[in-house]
Amino acid sequence: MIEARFSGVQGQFSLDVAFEVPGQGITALFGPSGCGKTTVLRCIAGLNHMREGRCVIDGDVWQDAKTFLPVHRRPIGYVFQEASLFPHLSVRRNLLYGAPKTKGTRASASIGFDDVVELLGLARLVDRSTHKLSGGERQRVAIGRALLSEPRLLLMDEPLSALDRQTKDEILPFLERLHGRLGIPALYVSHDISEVERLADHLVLMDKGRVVAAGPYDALQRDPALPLALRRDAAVTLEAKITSHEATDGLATLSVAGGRFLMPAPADLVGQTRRLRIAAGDVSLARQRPTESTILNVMQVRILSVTPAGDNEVVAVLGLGEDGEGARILARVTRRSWQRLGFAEGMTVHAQVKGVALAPS
Ligand SMILES: Nc1ncnc2c1ncn2[C@@H]1O[C@H](COP(=O)(O)OP(=O)(O)OP(=O)(O)O)[C@@H](O)[C@H]1O
Repeated sequence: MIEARFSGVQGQFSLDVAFEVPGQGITALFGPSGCGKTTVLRCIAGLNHMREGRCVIDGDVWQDAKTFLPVHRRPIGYVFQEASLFPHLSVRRNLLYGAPKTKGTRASASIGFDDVVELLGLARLVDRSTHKLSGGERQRVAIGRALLSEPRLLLMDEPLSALDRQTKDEILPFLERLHGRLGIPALYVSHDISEVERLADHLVLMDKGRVVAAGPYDALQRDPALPLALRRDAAVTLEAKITSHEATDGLATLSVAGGRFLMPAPADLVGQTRRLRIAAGDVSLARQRPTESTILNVMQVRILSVTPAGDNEVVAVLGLGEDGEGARILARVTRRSWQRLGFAEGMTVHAQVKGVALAPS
C-alpha cells in the first residue's frame, strides 16, 4: 500500500492531497498542468518537505509527524522528463550506476541487468557512449538505470513528454512490457490521457492542488461524476481475452464480461489477454438491431445512466448484455437523437461500436 498525504504551500501554490493506492502496478497521477503532480512526486521522494505530511510505503514510514527520511534513504528510482545520463560513462556504466553491489539487498522483486537490457531493448547499445543516443534511447537507459537501483517504488515524472509522437509510440510498448513483468510499483505522472489509458492500473485524478478522485482506473474513467467520462476524447479500456481467429477474413474474437467484439488482428494473439480501447464517440445507439450496416460490433446493452455533456450531447454509461451486468462502456451521442429515439435509463437497446483498438504488445 502507498499512503500519501501532504499539505502546505509552495510560493503561491497550495497543496492539500491525500490518497491511498495499492503497492503494485502503475498508478497514474493525472491532471492539468500546474495542478501539483510533480510536487506530489517530489514530496514522496523527499525532495520537498511539506510540514504536514505522511508517506508510508508498504508499512515503512518515510514521513510522519516525527520522521522525515532524507532522499538518499528512500529506495526510489526516479525518472525525469529529460534523461540526465552521465556523459563520460558508457550505457552499461550508466545502467549500473546506483545498482547495489550485492544484488537483491533492497527490493523484494529485484530485476537483473540482463532482464533490463532485454525488456528495454538495449542490447545493441550497452557498449556505446551516451553521446549519440536518440532521445528515446536515452530515456530507455534512464528507466533501466532507475530499475537497476532496485527501488521499492518507481517515480516517473512525464518520462515521455519531451519526446515527439513517433518516439513516444516507440517507447510505450517497452513500458507496457515492463508493466507486465515488473514487481515494482510505479507512480507515473502524465497529462497525456493516451499514456494513462495504455499504462495505468490505478489513477489519482488531481486539480488545483487537490485530489479529485483516486481508485482503479477502469472505474474512474467511466464515472460520469468525474471529468474523464465527459471529455470529448473519453474512452473505456477493457481487459479482453482473444478467444478465436478466423483465417478467412482475418478477424479475431475478443471476449469481455457480457460481450464479444470482432476486430482485425493477427492469429497468434489467440489465448492472450489485451487491453481494448473503445472511445465514447465511436459508440452509437439504436432501438432496433440494425441489419444492413457495415459495423461489425452490434450488441445489446442496458442504459445505466445518462449525463449531459456540453450544450448538445449526452454521455451514457452502458452495461453490456441484455441485463446490463457485463462490462461498462460509454456512448457519446447528440441530445437531439437521444430525445428523438426516446432513450432513458433502464432501457435495453443496441449499441453499435464503430472502432475498437487493441493496445500493441
Ligand atoms: N519551487 C517552487 N516554488 C514556488 N512555486 C512552485 C515551485 N515549484 C512549483 N511551483 C508551483 O506549484 C504549482 C504546481 O507545480 P507542479 O510542477 O507540481 O505541477 P504539475 O501538475 O506537475 O504541472 P506540469 O504538468 O505542468 O508539470 C505550480 O503552480 C508551480 O508554478
